Amino acid sequence: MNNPPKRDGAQLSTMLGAGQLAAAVSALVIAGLILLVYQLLAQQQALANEARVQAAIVADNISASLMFRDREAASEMLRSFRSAPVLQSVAVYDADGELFADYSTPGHAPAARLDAVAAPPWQSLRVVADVGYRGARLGRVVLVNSTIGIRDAMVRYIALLVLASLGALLVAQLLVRKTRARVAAAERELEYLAHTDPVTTLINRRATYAQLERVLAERAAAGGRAALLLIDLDNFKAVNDAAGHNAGDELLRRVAMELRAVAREGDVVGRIGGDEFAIVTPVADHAEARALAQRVTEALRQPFQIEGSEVFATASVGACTFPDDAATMAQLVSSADTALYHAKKAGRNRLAEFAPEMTLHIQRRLRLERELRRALETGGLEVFYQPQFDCASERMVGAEALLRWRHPEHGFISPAEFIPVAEDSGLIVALGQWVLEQACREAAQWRGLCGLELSVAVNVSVRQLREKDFLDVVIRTLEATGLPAGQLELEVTESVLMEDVQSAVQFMREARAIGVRLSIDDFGTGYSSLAYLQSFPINQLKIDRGFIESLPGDGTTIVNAVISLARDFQLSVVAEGVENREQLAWLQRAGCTYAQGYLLGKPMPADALRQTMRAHTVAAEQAS
Ligand SMILES: Nc1nc2c(ncn2[C@@H]2O[C@H](COP(=O)(O)O[C@H]3[C@@H](O)[C@H](n4cnc5c(=O)[nH]c(N)nc54)O[C@@H]3COP(=O)(O)O)[C@@H](O)[C@H]2O)c(=O)[nH]1
Repeated sequence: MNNPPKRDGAQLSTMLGAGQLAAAVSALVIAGLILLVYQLLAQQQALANEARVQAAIVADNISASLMFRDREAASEMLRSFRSAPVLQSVAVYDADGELFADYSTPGHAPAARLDAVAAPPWQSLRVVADVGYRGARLGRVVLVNSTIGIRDAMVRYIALLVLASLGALLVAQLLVRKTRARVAAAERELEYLAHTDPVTTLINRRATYAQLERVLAERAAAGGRAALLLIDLDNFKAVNDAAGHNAGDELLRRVAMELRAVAREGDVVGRIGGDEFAIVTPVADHAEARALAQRVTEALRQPFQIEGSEVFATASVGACTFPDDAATMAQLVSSADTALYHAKKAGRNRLAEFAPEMTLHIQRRLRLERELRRALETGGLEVFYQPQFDCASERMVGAEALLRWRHPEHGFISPAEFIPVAEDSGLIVALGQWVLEQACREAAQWRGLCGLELSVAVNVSVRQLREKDFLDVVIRTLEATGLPAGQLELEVTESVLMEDVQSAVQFMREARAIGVRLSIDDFGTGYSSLAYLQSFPINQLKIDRGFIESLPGDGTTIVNAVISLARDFQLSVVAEGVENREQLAWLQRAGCTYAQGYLLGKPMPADALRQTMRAHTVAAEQAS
């Protein structure tokens, strides 16, 4: 069933071959007829010319005999034509129209009378010439030539033409057969390519959906069920980016082999997108569909050996069953897609079975996206700022810009809820740009307010990093707002960095080159690979608040390790989520560089932060 469905391509090539043959025969017949007519006319013309010359010779040589009525000499002269090959008869008449002398080749009748009707052209050719002397007509010569030579020549010519045509047709037929074979082979190739994914040799998206339609029709007719599994690789992009396209292709081939091995004989297995696969299979119930989906996730959890390295592809699988989860093919695909989306959102490397509530969830996300877009356009968003402090001196050093959305009906909506929606829809690019501009404009005024060069930290999403012109956006924003590059800090989460290492590193190098500071957010929660710290041109690590929460208890080992690692790499460290004095005291003792949290200041509107800054400056001045 995985073989692409065959269509009889021979039909087209047969028609093409027959058409070519008919065209060749017609062309030969027409060309033959034209040549024949031309040849006939040419032969007749030549014979007529020859007869006219002969008649003129007779007329010139017979005039004296006619004048002196010397019949003997005239007959003698006419007999000299006995060796003329096509002559039938020649006769000379005097001025009164009386026969004066004649000659006929054996077997032919005497010369025709002067006034005789000419025979049809395929029998003989008759010419009449005047015999004259000094302008007076002495008589006439009638000469009849046989056309049998033309007939013979034409028969030979036709035979030659037929032979040549048959030869040409034979060659044409051979060529047509060869062409037909080539066309049929090309059609088969096209057919194969139209239905097959060239990398994995599985059927492609179009063929998979065609097979899905067929399976659903069969199951509907039989009153049975069918399962559709959509399988999306979790780490394909990372493998492609890190190990190159050949390794990526190899991974796809290995995954395809695994899926073929897991699926049963007759199941449809196709590659429907870059790293998306589908399996369609008849099932008795949900349990059977679930069991197959579990086998798929299990199989893809195993590492693959690719180009000498171990690669973990892992997959998210969305499963649904026909007709229980959807009555039509389009609905079934949409349900499986919804389930897949949930599998991914739930943390990937897992299976999600479709449930009707999932659709409601997606509808809410879509509504949220629409409303968020409107909020951005109509000024419904605001940037809050959470102050950051130097741990040792407890002086304010800057603030983190945090987006806020007060929904007209639902009130405050957490960025933790709407930022992922904005990321999924791509709206994060416009949102992020807006936040960057607001934050830079605001921070550019802080020096005038408190005389300090406070920096502003802005969160950056992976979608922004992937934008080709993101660095230009940053440069333009700094220029437009007048904020020095050294006072802007871009925060990129650890997991985001690992999603697209190449774009991230390239952007970071360029951003560092213009003086912008870079910080890794939520450090310790992502890839947990410390090796890449060397390759990322960063300035700072921000310890996730989950670790700070458990200070001075369980978190101490990890926070100590991060602080000492940062020291080795000459990076500063920000502890986020500092909520009590005990945590701050511990961080101060451990040598943490900066602290941020509810203890020191909650995220607040720009006005409130300015007041805090002023108060802070006054307090610092009084203390010194
Ligand atoms: N790409 C962008 N992401 C953004 C932007 N604005 C916010 N975000 C991200 O949304 C997530 C949630 O943010 P938020 O609800 O604002 O939470 C931040 C702080 O309010 C919270 N915080 C700070 N101190 C404390 C504390 O002491 N206790 C406590 N319970 N929470 C605290 O932590 C969040 C700080 O986030 P971050 O430093 O970025 O990790 C969050 O992931 C934001 O990044 C945006 O404009 N763009």
